Amino acid sequence: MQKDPKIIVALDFPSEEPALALVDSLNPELCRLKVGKELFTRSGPALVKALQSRGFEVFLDLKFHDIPNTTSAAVAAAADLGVWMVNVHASGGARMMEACRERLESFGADRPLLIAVTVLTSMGADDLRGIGVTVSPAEQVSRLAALTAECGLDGVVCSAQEAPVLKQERGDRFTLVTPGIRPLTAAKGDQQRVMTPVDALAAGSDYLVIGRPITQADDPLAALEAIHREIVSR
Ligand SMILES: O=c1ccn([C@@H]2O[C@H](COP(=O)(O)O)[C@@H](O)[C@H]2O)c(=O)[nH]1
Repeated sequence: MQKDPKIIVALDFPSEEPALALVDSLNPELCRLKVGKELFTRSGPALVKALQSRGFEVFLDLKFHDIPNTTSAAVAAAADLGVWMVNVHASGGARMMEACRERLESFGADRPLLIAVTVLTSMGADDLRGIGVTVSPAEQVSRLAALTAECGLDGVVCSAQEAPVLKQERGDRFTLVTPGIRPLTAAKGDQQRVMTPVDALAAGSDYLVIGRPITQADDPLAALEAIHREIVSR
């Protein structure tokens, strides 16, 4: 198996059947899988287990955002599921993030990576102003990444556009997980802060979260392989 596949395919499906039909055409050597709110709410832990039994590592993308007691219990439940990565919202604050990190310590080396969402890649400056944040998305991402690092988490979800600055500010060991990845010909859809796969890796992204450009392609495996070829030959 490729040691550390860079592509994480976002399984945004309404039920287990189409998700597993797609997954059965994919190759765990080329990608990990992300289970988000829609699919987990429909199909739950059994679906995560089904993906793991097929050889895939799973990023449980439930973006927990709650009081410290509730959120830390939720990340522990994710760790019990054996997922590779789990996340919370950095805007839940330092006490919440610290509680999550501390709660995962008991899982030792088997604990999932714990990362924090900074500013959603669907948001631009206008959206931030709408929620009372008057700095640019890049500034807000840097601010929340600094807080995340202080709390001892493994990294953040951000857009690849912020990756060069974050690598400079936080160093190589701070993991950057970047959705909003769009091959040149792909539709942006609801994403605002986007970058191509090759440019994102060059900018410093550690993992590329890619949903619709693969899952909605006529031939998802061909789409995944094409992106994989592009990034390994860069
Ligand atoms: O800031 C964020 C955080 C999470 N996501 C998730 O990533 C995928 C992206 O899917 P695409 O189809 O490639 O747009 C999706 O599951 C989001 O929930 C994000 O886009 N931005």
